[in-house]
Amino acid sequence: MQSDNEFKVPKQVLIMTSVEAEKEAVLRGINGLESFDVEVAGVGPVASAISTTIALSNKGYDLVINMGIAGGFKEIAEIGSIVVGTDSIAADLGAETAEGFQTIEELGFGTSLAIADHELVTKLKDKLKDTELIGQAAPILTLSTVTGTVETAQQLQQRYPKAAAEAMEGFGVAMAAKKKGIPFLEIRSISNIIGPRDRDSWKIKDALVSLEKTAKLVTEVV
Ligand SMILES: O=C(O)c1cccc(C(=O)CC[C@H]2O[C@@H](n3cnc4c(=O)[nH]cnc43)[C@H](O)[C@@H]2O)c1
Repeated sequence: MQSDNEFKVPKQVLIMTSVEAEKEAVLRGINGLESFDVEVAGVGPVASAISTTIALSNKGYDLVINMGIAGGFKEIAEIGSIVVGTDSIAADLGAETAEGFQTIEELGFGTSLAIADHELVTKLKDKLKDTELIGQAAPILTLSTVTGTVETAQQLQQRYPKAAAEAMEGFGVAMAAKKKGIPFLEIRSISNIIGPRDRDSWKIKDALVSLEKTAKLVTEVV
């Protein structure tokens, strides 16, 4: 007798990365699984939203994932660790005022919050516990500008105390997925600590190794 699993149709999954090196790491992790497509979206929320929208108009998918490297908040997300996004937040979508930053919600023009598929977040977080990888589930900020000072990092932490990481694409990918009614997930591997810009200190290779290992785990949980 055959079990239910043998008849299970695999989910079609679209993974968007921002650059080619991230795509290559993810491809190594998924190891040729045909139900996964991996595409380069480009850097930033606009490029990622456009690229994801085009990819979703060309083929049907059950799940969209944004994967790549990211900055981690000091003492919250260490280099080489993994952050599974509970939410992707457009942290610079709003208005600067004399009283401080006003979110797009406070301005009454929309939302800066994209909620991830929480069942998958939990499954992946639990799966990470069985590995040598350090992982956590937390909100991930999406910014068009990489934070480059202690002051900006502290301001972001004050506004989003639960956030663990910042990157540049998650919210854009999420908005494209939402428009199509497809579940979304953002997964980030930490390459640098958010703060004063020192590009030479970014541990990109380490982060890409963690990203590859996490991509393999993704194939086991979706
Ligand atoms: O130079 C390389 O070999 C290389 C390999 C992989 C990725 C890169 C990138 O520069 C990716 C840019 C991408 O990374 C995200 N990111 C990483 N750290 C931060 C940060 O501190 N703040 C915001 N974003 C960050 C971001 O999503 C970029 O799109 C290079």
